[in-house]
Amino acid sequence: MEPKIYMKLALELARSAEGQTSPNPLVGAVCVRDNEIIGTGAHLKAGSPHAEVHALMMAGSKSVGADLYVTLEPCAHSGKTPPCTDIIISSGIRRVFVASIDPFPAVNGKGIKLLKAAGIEVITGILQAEAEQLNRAFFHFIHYGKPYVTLKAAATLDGRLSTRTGDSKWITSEAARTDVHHLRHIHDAILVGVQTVLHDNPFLTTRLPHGGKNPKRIILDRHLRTPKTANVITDGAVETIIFTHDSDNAETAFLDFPLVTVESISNEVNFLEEVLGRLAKKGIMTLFVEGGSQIHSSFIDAGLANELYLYMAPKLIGNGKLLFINKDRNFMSESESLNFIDVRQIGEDIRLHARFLT
Ligand SMILES: Nc1c(/N=C/[C@@H](O)[C@H](O)[C@H](O)COP(=O)(O)O)[nH]c(=O)[nH]c1=O
Repeated sequence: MEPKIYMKLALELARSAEGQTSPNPLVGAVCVRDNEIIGTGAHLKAGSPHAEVHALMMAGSKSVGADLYVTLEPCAHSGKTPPCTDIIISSGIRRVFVASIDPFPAVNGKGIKLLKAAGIEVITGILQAEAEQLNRAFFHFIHYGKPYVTLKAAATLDGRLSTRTGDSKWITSEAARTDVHHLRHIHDAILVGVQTVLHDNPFLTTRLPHGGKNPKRIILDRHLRTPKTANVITDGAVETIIFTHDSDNAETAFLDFPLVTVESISNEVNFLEEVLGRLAKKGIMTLFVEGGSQIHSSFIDAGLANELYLYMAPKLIGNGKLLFINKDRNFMSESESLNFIDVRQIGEDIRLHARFLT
């Protein structure tokens, strides 16, 4: 069969571990000999064996003279696991098909060079666009040293987040909200502004029928107004980090809550840039920004938003709180235009998924 078929399977295997591998990329591998699939594998968790190792272990001695399809260039460095290039070479693989090149400095073409030097034929670029789309967050994280930021908002058809009285529970239906919880599950961290904490007292946890990972909770709270009684403080479900300008009280404000840390950021620096830099240093590769509208606007304004999920309910509220309010200026520059990635109906609502052209 043609290489694309096997690479498509490798991409599906890679995608199956979404939300588990951070800060590593999603990688899938398929070993094929005489058109028979003799091994498959996916990288499941940072520090665990890479996809190629799983596939070659399954293939065993049949790997001699076989082909290996891998969605990302095999690693050439000893990270938490030995270099995949060594394992591939010693397994007697004849040809390696690669979808995307790894931008990670220690790899970036080195893996391919080593395989070729060992006499292995390497064919690159098979389903490259799909592979790069799958690991867009990883490539962004490596390239810019910042988390990949996805905004999520829910509104009525007339762009209202809530009614005049501020009631927003619930604008979208149960099916849409469950879809949101899947997005929480695959993100490393979730961020809201203190206004959302004060108004909705959210848990920001992942509550799916079959469980799911809780993203770390990030609260932007310049004047440290988060109440000690807030769910994100008291529920002990997952770590909560509060970023504030209030350096006087940062150290002591939540001493009684071991899962809560407060980090102060001086007024002078660009608050959001600094928050993203610190989150990257904590290994947070993907950030899910649930709002509210001022927070969304500040990310868009700063050109720091990479994607947007907008859930729209078939309702009209009339006067009420608007989406993306940006009192300072209009979003007119190029950086605020987007490309739709996917538009679909979910229950009674629609979900618009778009990428910012920053
Ligand atoms: N009002 C709505 C939302 N509202 C989103 C935020 O305002 C809520 O505070 C947050 O989702 C609550 O988080 P929780 O406590 O973990 O459930 N989000 C949605 O998708 N649809 C809505 O209709």
